Amino acid sequence: MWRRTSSSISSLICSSRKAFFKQVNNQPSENLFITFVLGGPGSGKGTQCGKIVETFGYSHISAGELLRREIASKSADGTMILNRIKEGKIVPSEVTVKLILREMESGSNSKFLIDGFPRNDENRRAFEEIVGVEPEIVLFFDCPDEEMVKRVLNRNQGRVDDNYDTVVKRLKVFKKHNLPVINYYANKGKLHKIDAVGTEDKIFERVRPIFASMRRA
Ligand SMILES: Nc1ncnc2c1ncn2[C@@H]1O[C@H](COP(=O)(O)OP(=O)(O)O)[C@@H](O)[C@H]1O
Ligand SMILES: O=c1ccn([C@@H]2O[C@H](COP(=O)(O)OP(=O)(O)O)[C@@H](O)[C@H]2O)c(=O)[nH]1
Ligand SMILES: [Mg+2]
Repeated sequence: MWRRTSSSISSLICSSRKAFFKQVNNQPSENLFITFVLGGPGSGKGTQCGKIVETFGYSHISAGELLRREIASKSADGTMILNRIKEGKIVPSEVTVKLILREMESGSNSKFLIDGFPRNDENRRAFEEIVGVEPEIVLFFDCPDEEMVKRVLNRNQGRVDDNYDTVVKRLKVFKKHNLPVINYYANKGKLHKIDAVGTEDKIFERVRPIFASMRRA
């Protein structure tokens, strides 16, 4: 899979990496400060990102939101993305990384919260190869399945994947593909596992010290 997609990723690198490596928003790429925000569907990633943005001045990039925007814009990849999302499957790395890169380059911030990405090991490797940096912090919102299902089914945002059948598939994909990425960062000493059960404010009190103690966070 990685071999097959690597040629399209290479062309992406050629077109954007040079410029990106030199500067992101007029900052050398070593000044980038990236946090990945991971957790199962409905674990509260988006909600906590909102609070981190308010308190610590990050730019929030939700990979799922970028993909949904791409569907809404009726782009060439839109139908493929929609079908993947309906099935709870992971969209190919070159599509998602391209959208994330574009979003990173569009603003003036160098501190990014990347929410819901990387979803699998191939996503992780593609990001590292193209952007050329690793995250400083990886958050993992740890939430029991029943609680995640309940939250997703009550979310009420009109999402095509917020139904029982799709959420069961998403939980399987999360365990099979995303947990290994989480373990990868745990082994690198970058993972902060957060108990995601409790009120939103209570959970943020668990998140806050992680950023408060970081020099550049
Ligand atoms: N701590 C919490 N307790 C109960 N419900 C929550 C909590 N945090 C978020 N929610 C709700 O659960 C749903 C999923 O949250 P969201 O932030 O979208 O999760 P994710 O981005 O991980 O899928 C939303 O409707 C949100 O309002
Ligand atoms: O990097 C990503 C992020 C999301 N998705 C797709 O988009 C869906 C919704 O993702 P999102 O992060 O918005 O869902 P959440 O976990 O917040 O409920 C996922 O199930 C995947 O199908 C993907 O393929 N790659
Ligand atoms: Mg979300």
